[in-house]
Amino acid sequence: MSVSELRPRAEIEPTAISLAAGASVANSELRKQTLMVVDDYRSNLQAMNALFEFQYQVVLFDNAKEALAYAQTDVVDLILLDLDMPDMHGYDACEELKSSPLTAYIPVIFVTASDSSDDEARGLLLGAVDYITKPVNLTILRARVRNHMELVYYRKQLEILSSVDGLTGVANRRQLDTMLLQHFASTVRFGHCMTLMMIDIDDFKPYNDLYGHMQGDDCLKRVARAIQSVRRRETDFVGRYGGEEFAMVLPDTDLEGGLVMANKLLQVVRGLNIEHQGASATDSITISIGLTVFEAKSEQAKQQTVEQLIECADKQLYAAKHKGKNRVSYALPNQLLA
Ligand SMILES: Nc1nc2c(ncn2[C@@H]2O[C@H](COP(=O)(O)OP(=O)(O)OP(=O)(O)O)[C@@H](O)[C@H]2O)c(=O)[nH]1
Repeated sequence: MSVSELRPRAEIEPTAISLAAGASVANSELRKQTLMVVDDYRSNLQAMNALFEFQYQVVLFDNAKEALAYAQTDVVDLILLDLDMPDMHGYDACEELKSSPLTAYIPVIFVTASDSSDDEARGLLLGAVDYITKPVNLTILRARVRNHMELVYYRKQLEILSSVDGLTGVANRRQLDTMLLQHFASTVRFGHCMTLMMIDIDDFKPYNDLYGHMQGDDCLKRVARAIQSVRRRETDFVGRYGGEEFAMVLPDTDLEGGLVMANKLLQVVRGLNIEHQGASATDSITISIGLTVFEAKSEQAKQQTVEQLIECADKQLYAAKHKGKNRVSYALPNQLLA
């Protein structure tokens, strides 16, 4: 029996997050936090569901294997895990959770009939955040779940804050570097291609000089939003490379597709019609783009590095500036390396 037999997920309306009575949390997440309960006794699952269903999205499993599979594929914020289950011991389930990068960070609370301190020590050493013995004091259980859910919430907020550029709202340089490396590695692994664009606002120094830094900041925000709006796929990625320079990573995108996107970017930024009397190319804000495509089609191509890719896009950005700005210039990295 899995959760769907007890309480189909579809019945649960997503609402603003509510950690617990009294906890005040901004409506920045549009879903309830998800609590997974794993226990082979149906009556225990029903009791837990009744206790938590108003605060959390509760998913119930009467066996560890199904629960582990679910945790790999969907968002789970906290797990209440029984120790003695017929298909798998709770310790083994916890170990499996901790060994997968997708589930290692999910806090686990053991809820068990065993009050042995050795068992408790073992559970905590395996990485569980808490150990609660049955019969359960419901007030204590609810309080502990609330406390851990709060920690989960704040950890996630920190993750978001540490990966977003404060001014423009797009990914910051750190996150951009991470995503670029990840996409590069998966492009190499699967022998695909990817497009990288370095995007720079034209004549931004004179813009700041003419209109002031505050308006300069506002311009950066609007351009960042416009660049984001061109993203087509979930995997397309925009980050602030530094100053008035952005980068866009388009996985599984060849030169033809990359150029379509680049021209859209030029158009959409031009379409903002941000007046710029000091611009050299037009009388409004424009961007220049250096574009390169990495094709991991041969063993030789796979020897290339992210740094070479960035260098190639950067050189093309300079070329676009040199040719008069408000345009895209492109080259494949091996054309430069040859
Ligand atoms: N307002 C604002 N300006 C910034 C920010 N980061 C960088 N800049 C400014 O962006 C300007 C970049 O100037 P340059 O690198 O000389 O480039 P440019 O004037 O755009 O010239 P081209 O790139 O050749 O078109 C500098 O004046 C920076 O101070 C920021 O966060 N806010």
